[in-house]
Amino acid sequence: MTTSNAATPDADPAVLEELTRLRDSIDNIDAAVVHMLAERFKCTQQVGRLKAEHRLPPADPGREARQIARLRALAEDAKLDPAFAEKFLTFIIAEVIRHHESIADDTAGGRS
Ligand SMILES: O=C(O)C(=O)C[C@]1(C(=O)O)C=C[C@@H](O)C=C1
Repeated sequence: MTTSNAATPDADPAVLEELTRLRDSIDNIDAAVVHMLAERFKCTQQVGRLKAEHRLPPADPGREARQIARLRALAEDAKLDPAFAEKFLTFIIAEVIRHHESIADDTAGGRS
């Protein structure tokens, strides 16, 4: 699929071509991010079930601290704002913990 330039009809055609090329790359990257996040959530759902079955707490703050330190270092190497990388990971982990809690509730409900 090629991105349209409906909002910029009067721009130089060469500029529009460059904009389209960049937007096509952005669309590919966004698709990759969605697929990678879907794979990550498949893993964390398994972790959530394992934790619930063995009555382990949904959150592990020590693990999170290590992940954040690692991601911040990777971001710096990649010239990405480390504060943004931390915010992004924290946002994802908060959602994972919500899923873990819900799995734990469902699992506890099924126990005699
Ligand atoms: O590694 C775990 O224990 C997880 O539950 C996964 C995960 C994560 O999404 O990376 C989520 C919650 C924990 O606090 C730490 C990490």
